[in-house]
Amino acid sequence: MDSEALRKFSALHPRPAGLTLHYGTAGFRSAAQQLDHVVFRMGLLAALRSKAVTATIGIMVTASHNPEEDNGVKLVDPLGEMLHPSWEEYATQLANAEEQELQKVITEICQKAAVNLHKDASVFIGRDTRPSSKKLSQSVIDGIQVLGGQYHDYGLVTTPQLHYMVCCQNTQGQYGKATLEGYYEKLSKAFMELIKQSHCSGEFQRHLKIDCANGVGALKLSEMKPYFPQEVLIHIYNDGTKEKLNHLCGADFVKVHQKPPGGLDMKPNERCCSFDGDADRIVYYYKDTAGHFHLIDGDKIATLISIFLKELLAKVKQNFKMAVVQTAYANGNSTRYLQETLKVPVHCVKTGVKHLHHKAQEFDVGVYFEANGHGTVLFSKAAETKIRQLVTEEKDNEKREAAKMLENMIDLINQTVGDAVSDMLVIEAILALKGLSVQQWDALYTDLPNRLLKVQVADRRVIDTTDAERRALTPPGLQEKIDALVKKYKLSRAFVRPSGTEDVVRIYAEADTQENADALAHEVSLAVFHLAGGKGAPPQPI
Ligand SMILES: CC(=O)N[C@H]1[C@@H](OP(=O)(O)O)O[C@H](CO)[C@@H](O)[C@@H]1O
Ligand SMILES: [Mg+2]
Repeated sequence: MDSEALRKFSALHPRPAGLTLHYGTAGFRSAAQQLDHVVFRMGLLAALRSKAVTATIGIMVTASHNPEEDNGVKLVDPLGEMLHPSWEEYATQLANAEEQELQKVITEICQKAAVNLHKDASVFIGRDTRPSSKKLSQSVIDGIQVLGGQYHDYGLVTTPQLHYMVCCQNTQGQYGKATLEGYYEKLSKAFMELIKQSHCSGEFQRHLKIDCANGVGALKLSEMKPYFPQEVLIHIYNDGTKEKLNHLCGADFVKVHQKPPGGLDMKPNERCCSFDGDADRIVYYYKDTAGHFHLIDGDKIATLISIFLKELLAKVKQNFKMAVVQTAYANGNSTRYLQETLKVPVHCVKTGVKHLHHKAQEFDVGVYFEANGHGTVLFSKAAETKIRQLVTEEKDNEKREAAKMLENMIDLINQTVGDAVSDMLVIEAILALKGLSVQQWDALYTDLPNRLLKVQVADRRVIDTTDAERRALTPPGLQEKIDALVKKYKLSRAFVRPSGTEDVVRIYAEADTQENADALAHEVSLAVFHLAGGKGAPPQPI
């Protein structure tokens, strides 16, 4: 380690006194001006991780759906997965180390994680469109170079595109070509092959309005447009030329407020969708002829994909094990529909993509989605190999055609992480193949009315949870209080958990009517405020 270079460069990226940050659900998130030292040090950590696993590591500068003034950084592991949990602690230690202790902390990490500093390091970098992202990614480069690492800066890319690049690189191109063209070509080819099998294709044009949250998704979708077939007409809104990132638009806004984004004019029954700021989430929606807004969230996306895959899996007759993975935020009626009507096993895990991804890896076909629209499908290596073999060798027409559709699904879906662009194409293909309208899709089941709230407390870590975050262990008395409140309503459920990305406690409630869901959520938020050290004024009724 070049101690002199480390000293010199860390002085250029000083840590504000007294600032402590944690590597949370989605890496570090904070006000952009607090992050320069963090991203520099994450450049160091990415180089260390690369040396430790002898593979290319990704590093993405983004704060996703959070306000434009915020920013964040997260690391991507060799196959495009989230950073291994054992390294999150190193990330936190490195980010919070005093400047003069930096070298010591690095040495400690090297010892604990058996890192050989003499090895090469290779890091891929990406960033979103936030004004602060460019400078922060320069600081990432400083960190990588101090430890003698090589880097490739992809500049503006969606988060899932960076995950894809890392996976391509580390599989020596087996997953695809590690370029933007490679990504566009792979997805568009699979998409066109899929809709070729649709009877409707060519007969009508498919219109889709997309709210890009004024983020990087707009740029990348525009780049991809020439690769789309003529039948697919995508119309991009909130492309970042006029308004602020994520402001009154984007997938998170639409999901949380359960209303359409600004900047997109919706005619009755038009199919629309929203990406979030870094294009790793998507939700669909439409307005009916009476003017009512209908949200089609991650749960309903998972349901549509599961129906489609289950039918194909039945046709190929391979006894593949399929399951859906959700979190506690999944709408109760989605879980019921999947288990009782579709008869697919459902598993509930803790919030955060890494937990869903990890669980989904246990199955031949693991569909995972967060209610907020982040999700994908994972195919086991064995299932993928078998499917590709059936495509070339199977004599039975129906079986071979089904295998071919599955093969195209494997290529269309970004298996490294949830990807708004890829998910959108998967959904459009399924709707075309099944001849489903957005209303028919929506009508699969009716969401239970629900409400998501947040409360500020002095220290959100006083809330400890269990049972995939569905029950609170501490502070004492809180869970008993929630249980009593839930009993007052029909079809009700509520839980609270500390957010991993914001300094808040989140409250979720659902019940038979919107009024009851709102009332329950409010009562639970008061309980949190009083029992978990609420800050400021008590929460007001909705
Ligand atoms: C209720 C909710 O939507 N929580 C989100 C949010 O996490 P929190 O830990 O709840 O802040 O951001 C995560 C990262 O994007 C995402 O994985 C998760 O689903
Ligand atoms: Mg995001």
